[in-house]
Formats: sequence, structure tokens, C-alpha cells
Amino acid sequence: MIDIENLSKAFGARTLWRDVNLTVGRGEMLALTGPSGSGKSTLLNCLGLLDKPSTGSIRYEGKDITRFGRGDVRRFRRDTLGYLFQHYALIENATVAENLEVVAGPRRSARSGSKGTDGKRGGTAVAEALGRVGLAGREKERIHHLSGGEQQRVALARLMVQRPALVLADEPTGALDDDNSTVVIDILREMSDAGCAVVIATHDAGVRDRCDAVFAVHESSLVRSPATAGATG
Ligand SMILES: Nc1ncnc2c1ncn2[C@@H]1O[C@H](COP(=O)(O)OP(=O)(O)OP(=O)(O)O)[C@@H](O)[C@H]1O
Repeated sequence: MIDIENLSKAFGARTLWRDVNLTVGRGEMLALTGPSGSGKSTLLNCLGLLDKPSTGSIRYEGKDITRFGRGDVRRFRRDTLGYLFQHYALIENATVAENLEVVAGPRRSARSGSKGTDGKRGGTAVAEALGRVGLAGREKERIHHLSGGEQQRVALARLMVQRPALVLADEPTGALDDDNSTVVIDILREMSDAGCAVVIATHDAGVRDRCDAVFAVHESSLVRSPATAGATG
């Protein structure tokens, strides 16, 4: 589904990584690891069209998304991508429910190509998703009144409602205790098992253990961790 070819990224004279080649298929959940500052978030940002690689291509179903114009970028973000990032991209002044309803309305599903207007896309889906992340009944609270970990779980609930084809998660368990970390990783795993491709930048060994493959940024290259030799990539 995603084919990264010969990707490199430099900021000025400093090359973060080069010659990155990676394929992420439907239903695969991959971990990106590596030391702090090695460029994991930057790689996710390139996949999420928040940053541009210096060279190389990122193909999604054959199309090089690094060459998308503004309209295609907007559609790709809306229809295909789901972000679980440190700054969560939630609407701060809106309520929990409003943040989820933004993605629950009638819209085209990138995976099925059909209108996603079944009954689950409305209030029921919102309530179910909030229940799964331990925030049942919190619909009317404003985002800026929630803790960092609660906001992260709202962002996860939004992904459950949105059901994107590709999820990019940057340290998704970083602000969470063990129980909530387990909830997050269980849900990401379920989304992946349902056909979503999931790429997670993480330092958390518990997250890495649940992934199909682990890749590390090491000396400016992306290398596959031998511990996951059974997986593809
Ligand atoms: N826009 C930018 N301009 C210049 N340097 C940048 C820019 N964005 C990131 N960097 C640098 O690129 C390096 C990699 O940052 P990145 O956040 O991708 O690392 P990371 O592996 O995700 O780190 P961590 O594990 O600490 O989150 C850092 O040294 C950072 O300062």
C-alpha cells in the first residue's frame, strides 16, 4: 500500500537518514525505533505530508504522494490518513464529541470507496469509541480541560470513528500509564487486524513487541530489527 523508495532527509548539512526503502502493507503494524533525535518523527511527518523528504518517493497505491498539490494533500489527509501525534491535532476549544463528530459525518471511505454513512458513523460510534478508551460520558467536556493522556485517548477514539486506511502514531503511549498504554496498543492492533496500515514511532518495548516488524534508524540508515525476522518489509 505504501512504498517508500530511496528516501532521504537532511536539515542543512545534517542528514537524518538516507536510502530508506520500506513497504507497509494493509494490515501491517510497524514500529520505528532509534535514538532520540535520529529522525523517527521526521519520517512520520514525511509519510503524513507534514514535511517533505529531500530525495526519493513515497507511493500510496502507486501515486507519489510527495508530489501531491494542495488539493490532493487535503484529500489524502481527510480520506486516508489518521494521526496520533504528540500534539494530537484536536480542536482545543471544541468539546470531546465535536472533535469526534468532525470525522463521523457522511464522507467517502478511502478503503471501501463507499459512502461511510452507516449508523455506526454517528452518535453511536462516538459513544462506543469513547467507552473503549475509558472516556464514556465525557462528550460535553472541552478538550483544553482534559489531561494530556486524556487528549491522546480522545485522538485515538477519533481514529476509531474515522477508520483511516493509514495510521501514523508518534509515541502513542508516551503520556499514558500501563493500563491506558495497553488500551491504546490493543486498539491500534485491532485497527491493523481490520486492514489498516499502522506505523508507530516509539521507544516503548511493550509497543514494539506487539508490532509485526521493527525498524530502527541507525547511523542514518533504516535497518530492520532481527527480532522480527518473520515479518515483511
Ligand atoms: N524543521 C527542522 N529544522 C531543522 N532541524 C529539524 C527540524 N525538524 C527536526 N529537526 C531536527 O531533526 C532531528 C530529528 O528530529 P526528530 O523529532 O525526527 O527525532 P526523533 O527520532 O523523533 O526524536 P525523539 O525520539 O526525541 O522524539 C532533531 O535533531 C531535530 O532537532
